[in-house]
Amino acid sequence: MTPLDPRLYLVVDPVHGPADPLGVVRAAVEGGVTAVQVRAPRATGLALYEATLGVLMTLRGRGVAVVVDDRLDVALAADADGVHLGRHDLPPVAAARVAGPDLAIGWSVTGPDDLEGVDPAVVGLLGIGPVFSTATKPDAAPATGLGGLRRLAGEAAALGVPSVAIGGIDAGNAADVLAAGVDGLAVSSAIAAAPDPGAAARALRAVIDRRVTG
Ligand SMILES: Cc1ncc(COP(=O)(O)OP(=O)(O)O)c(N)n1
Ligand SMILES: Cc1ncsc1CCOP(=O)(O)O
Ligand SMILES: [Mg+2]
Repeated sequence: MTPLDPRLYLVVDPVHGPADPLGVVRAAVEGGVTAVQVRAPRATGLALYEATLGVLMTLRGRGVAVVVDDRLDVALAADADGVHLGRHDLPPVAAARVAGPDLAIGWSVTGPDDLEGVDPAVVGLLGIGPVFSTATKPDAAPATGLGGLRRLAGEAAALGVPSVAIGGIDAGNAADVLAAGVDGLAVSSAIAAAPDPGAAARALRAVIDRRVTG
């Protein structure tokens, strides 16, 4: 299993997203993306499985973890590195019972209720958001804004679980989002729908690295 480095986490829909999804994934990783989530909410299980295999093959040997959104069965069948779960999916404890300790488990946080009962021994990453409104997830909860993100990131840190912010993040707001106290940025359209996904990833990564190096 490749460990999940949360600094710049690309969320991509290889089934109904960009015309050349594997090209986007390759360019984004060359630009500095550190983890990739395969999220295809309208896809069949078969399409999601095949898309995940494609992303895993594309990234083999590059040290970039591949996570499947929602579907534990697909993550396990494809031998992915992780699964990302939300309140409509299997609860993390149930998923861990099936998956064992090696699969990274992510959990969505839209407000303080979603942090109740989070077990740091089970959940390895919290996805907090949406921070801003986004067309990528029409059924998303109301945006947290930067103030809400700051409070939730503080609670995540107190639990000892790393967190990423998600929803409407781009290179223009990335510094403010990071300043709220998250460990990384989860980004979809600002990379996957950019005319040059590699350049978009590089611009985001520059903001992230500037924070790390001061
Ligand atoms: C990193 C990350 N954070 C949050 C989400 C949202 O997950 P969820 O609430 O289950 O919604 P869907 O993505 O399944 O529509 C995510 N996918 N990734
Ligand atoms: C999957 C998800 N969960 C909360 S917001 C969101 C969509 C993020 O996409 P974008 O980066 O295009 O706003
Ligand atoms: Mg989900």
